[in-house]
Amino acid sequence: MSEQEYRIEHDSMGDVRVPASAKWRAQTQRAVENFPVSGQRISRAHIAALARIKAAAATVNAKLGVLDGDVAAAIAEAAGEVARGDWDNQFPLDVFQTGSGTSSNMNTNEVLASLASERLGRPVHPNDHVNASQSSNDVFPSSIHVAATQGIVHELVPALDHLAVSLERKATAFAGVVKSGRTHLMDATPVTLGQEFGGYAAAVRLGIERLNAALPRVGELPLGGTAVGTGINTPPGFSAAVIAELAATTGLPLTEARNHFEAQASRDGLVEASGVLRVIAISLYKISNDLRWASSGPRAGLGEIRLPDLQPGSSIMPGKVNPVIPEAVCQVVAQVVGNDAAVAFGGSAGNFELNVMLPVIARNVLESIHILSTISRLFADRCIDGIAADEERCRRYAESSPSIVTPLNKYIGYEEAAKVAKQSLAEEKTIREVVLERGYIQAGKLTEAELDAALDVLSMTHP
Ligand SMILES: O=C(O)C[C@H](O)C(=O)O
Repeated sequence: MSEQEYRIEHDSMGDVRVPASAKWRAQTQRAVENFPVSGQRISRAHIAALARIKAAAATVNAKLGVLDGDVAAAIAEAAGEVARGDWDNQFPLDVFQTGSGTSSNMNTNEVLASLASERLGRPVHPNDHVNASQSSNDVFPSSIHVAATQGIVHELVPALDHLAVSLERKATAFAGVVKSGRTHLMDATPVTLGQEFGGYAAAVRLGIERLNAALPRVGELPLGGTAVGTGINTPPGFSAAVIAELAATTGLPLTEARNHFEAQASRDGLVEASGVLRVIAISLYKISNDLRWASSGPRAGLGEIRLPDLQPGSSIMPGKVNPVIPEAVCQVVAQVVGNDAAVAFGGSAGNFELNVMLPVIARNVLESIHILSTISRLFADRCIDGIAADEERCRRYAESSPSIVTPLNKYIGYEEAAKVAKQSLAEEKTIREVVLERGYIQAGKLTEAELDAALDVLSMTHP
């Protein structure tokens, strides 16, 4: 950096050269130089959550006599701008940094101090003012919980609901489309396509139920515990007041930790949430894979359904169209499962009073929430909504499944029914043809009307 391009900033370790135009100061600059690891910055949602915490802390610090009102107001206003995204370019730090997130906490403190100083026309200190009554150890984990709660409530649950509605519409539309069930990938007794889509919708709704069940613990914040959970350097009542302020300003279901030592040292609520995200991902994988198989073909596959044509599939095979959205869903699932493994590993890094893998936990939980949200909407809008059934083929498969012999067990017994099934396959005849040929009606085992009723594939789906 030339002399015109930098200014000298100072921290407790000495002087640091900082880019002249940067709002950040010495500690952020040290971290920029110490952690050029991945090029991935902490996410927009996470920066916003940090800023909202700083705004709430400033407001409560003023109420409790820790900060002058004008200083607190300047910090809170600056934090509002950061939360809106006006200063994202002032958050240059890599995800892979100090395990407590101290570097990003200080980045937030320094940027807000600079912005608040400019507003006030007098110095605002990053530690003494912006970080007053706080430590990275309560602020940074709280910011992950706030961002995760925000993402679950405002992004993921609505997106999953959107997907469930889309699947439910198809469940209704396909209620009368009878097809062969498959177990072990082999022909089984009939189901309707509507029953299958109803099952998919229910899996997505159960995912929402699981998220809502985990939310109270995701929304439990260690804020106010400061360095080790005791709340050292806070005025009385700070924790409850700052969390109430944050809940009011964000409109999110945030509560004070029931036990500040648990909440300070463990990130179990986030490990739990990540596990739920993995369950949701696995549900989406099952649905996507079923759709890929059911739409396989168009000539040499199952071809029971058609997915909307979105783009040419092949650079070499003209006219080929591929199930690109389900493939994208499956890759999101792979990422979420991988993220969950990283979160679980990170969650195990709680040593005594602090977990020291917080930024990587944040990165993975927040990414999983985001990519599950976006893919759920794309899945609904660009795939599920446009699915059409090949009713004729579905019925043909259902009627040709040897397993439709199953309702005849009660008339001719399992062993005779197995012979019918095997003969029908070996001689490429229908079950009905074989039953007639083997003389069960003449032997008085069942009437022709009973045979017709027993072999009605649609009624087999609603026994
Ligand atoms: O940054 C802080 O507030 C505390 C730090 O994480 C530490 O415990 O050393």
